[in-house]
Amino acid sequence: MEAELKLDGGRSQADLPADLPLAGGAAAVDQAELDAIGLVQRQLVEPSRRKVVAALPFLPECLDQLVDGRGHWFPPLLASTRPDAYRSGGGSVGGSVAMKILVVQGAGMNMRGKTQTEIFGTMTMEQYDQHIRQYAKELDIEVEIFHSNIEGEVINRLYQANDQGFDGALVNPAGFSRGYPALTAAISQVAYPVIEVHISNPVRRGPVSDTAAVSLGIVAGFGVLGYALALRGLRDRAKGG
Ligand SMILES: O=C1C[C@@](O)(C(=O)O)C[C@@H](O)[C@@H]1O
Repeated sequence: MEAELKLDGGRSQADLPADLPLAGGAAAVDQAELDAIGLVQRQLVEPSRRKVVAALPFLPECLDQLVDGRGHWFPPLLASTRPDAYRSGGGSVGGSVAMKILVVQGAGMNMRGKTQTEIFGTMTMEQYDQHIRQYAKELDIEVEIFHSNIEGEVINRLYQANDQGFDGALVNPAGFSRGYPALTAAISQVAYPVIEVHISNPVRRGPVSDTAAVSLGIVAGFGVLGYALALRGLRDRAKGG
């Protein structure tokens, strides 16, 4: 076999070169040589089949994390909804600087999980924030989470983030959704993109959000996952995706 395999002493697994034939293709494989180092005959890899993934012990660990016990495939973002699937990683990748995103929890978010649980569920703001930090870690995004029930404090934080060069913001305006023109103006004036996030879908209850009208986009009705979707959207948009 032409490819040079370097064995990782710790786990005795091969550090495979990028061009090793792992799936598909017609390249010849010396099975005896593969067997000698614990590899199996290459075969087509279909990600939804755990059997096949399990037969490829040299695949990166992260791939294994994306498939659950019943063989269901979890894309990385959705895997984050399962606490046991959180990656411990985070930080910058390949020396690139992580995006900096401000997350604003508006007026009354401190009451979530304590009242109106029939609409919003039992998750508290602190629990939302834990999820948001975890989502950000998975997406290699630096987040700062800010909560205030005072409009002026939120406005100041948004303008400050502008001057600090933040790359975007997620704003759950909550009680600030309507009737706060100075906050609405601030959102319309900052240089970074703002995505409005709601746990529930407020439109179902009738009210319309002033702040949504000046935001780049809205994510509503997906529960806490909405923050992950919005973070992912900002990240991919910044990458030109
Ligand atoms: O507090 C909230 C939470 C909310 O913003 C949401 O996330 O669904 C919806 C608002 O109408 C409400 O005031």
